[in-house]
Amino acid sequence: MTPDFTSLAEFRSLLAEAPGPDAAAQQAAGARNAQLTKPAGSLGRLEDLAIWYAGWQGAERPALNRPQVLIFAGNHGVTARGISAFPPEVTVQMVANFKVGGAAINQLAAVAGAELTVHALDLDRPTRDFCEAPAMNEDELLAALRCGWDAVDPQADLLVTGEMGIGNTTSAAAIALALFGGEAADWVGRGTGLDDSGVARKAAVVTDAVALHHPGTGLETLRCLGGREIVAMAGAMARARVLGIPVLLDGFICCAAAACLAAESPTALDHAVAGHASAESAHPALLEKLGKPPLLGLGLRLGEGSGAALAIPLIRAAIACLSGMATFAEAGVADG
Ligand SMILES: O=C(O)c1ccc[n+]([C@@H]2O[C@H](COP(=O)([O-])O)[C@@H](O)[C@H]2O)c1
Ligand SMILES: Cc1cc2nc[nH]c2cc1C
Repeated sequence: MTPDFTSLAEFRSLLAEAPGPDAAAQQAAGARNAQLTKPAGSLGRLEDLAIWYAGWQGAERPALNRPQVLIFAGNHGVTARGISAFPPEVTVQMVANFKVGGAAINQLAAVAGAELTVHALDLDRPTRDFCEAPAMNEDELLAALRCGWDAVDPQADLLVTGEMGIGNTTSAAAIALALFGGEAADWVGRGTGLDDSGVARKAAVVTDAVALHHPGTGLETLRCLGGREIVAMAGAMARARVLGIPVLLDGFICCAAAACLAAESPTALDHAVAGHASAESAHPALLEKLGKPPLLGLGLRLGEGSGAALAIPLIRAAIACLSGMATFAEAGVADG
């Protein structure tokens, strides 16, 4: 079991003191990879992925048996400002859909052989409109961090955190602007499908929000500008970091949550790889800031953990090659 936290200070120190990957296992996996029956480097990024995974699992020949997908849902007071193409009721309606297996992520998690659970956070109590006040108080921030933290299965061997929250691309854009600067327009996109005038309104909202708050830390950024589902994703990714469970990052909102952890500790995302680049216009720039090149680029802009879930089979394939291929010596193949 990982130790619990009851304060933001404890959360911060757990994150800062989280152990890194097993260097010996990573080195052994690298050495094994160099002897496998293929020209050196010919499996491209699959080789790096398998070696990265071997380090976190602590095994020269790792296995992926128990991927977990977590979906967090939250509602946002800022939706009153007309920043989404869909009404906020869709959040609770989609939670019902997730629970009966009718959403895209239900199909994608099943294809990937992943366990999926859905966690709705106080949907009848949206966060405050962050153009007027911080989205959450400290107790609310802690509660949402705990929800994410507690949702992680300590036996999982790969984690995807997904989200559902009408209005949350506005929150994610405000987080990105607060953390990385630039103009609101650099971070604002169409979300669920805003037209040009909607995007301009959304940019003005993001500008106002960031002018009101001066967060200074990753956790304070989450409190002022986040949503509960974004905070819960951060809590789950932090728990995975402490437990040494590798993470696949999803789209723009997931990466905004991850960016807040990176702002707290420079090693907070060492266990994370970007599953995909979303079609939300600022996602590639956010991935660049995180230093995380995406595995897939399929034009998805759904959220729900969908792009990351699609990358689970890629990780499986990388691991299968490292752990299952014969070496030149074993196969009696002449090396170069
Ligand atoms: O993951 C992404 O990059 C992504 C991009 C655009 C939209 N979404 C999803 O759409 C919702 C947010 O869009 P919006 O327009 O209501 O801010 C939320 O439920 C997200 O899961 C997700
Ligand atoms: C229908 C719908 C499904 C979603 N899944 C994630 N975000 C979403 C937004 C909408 C509008």
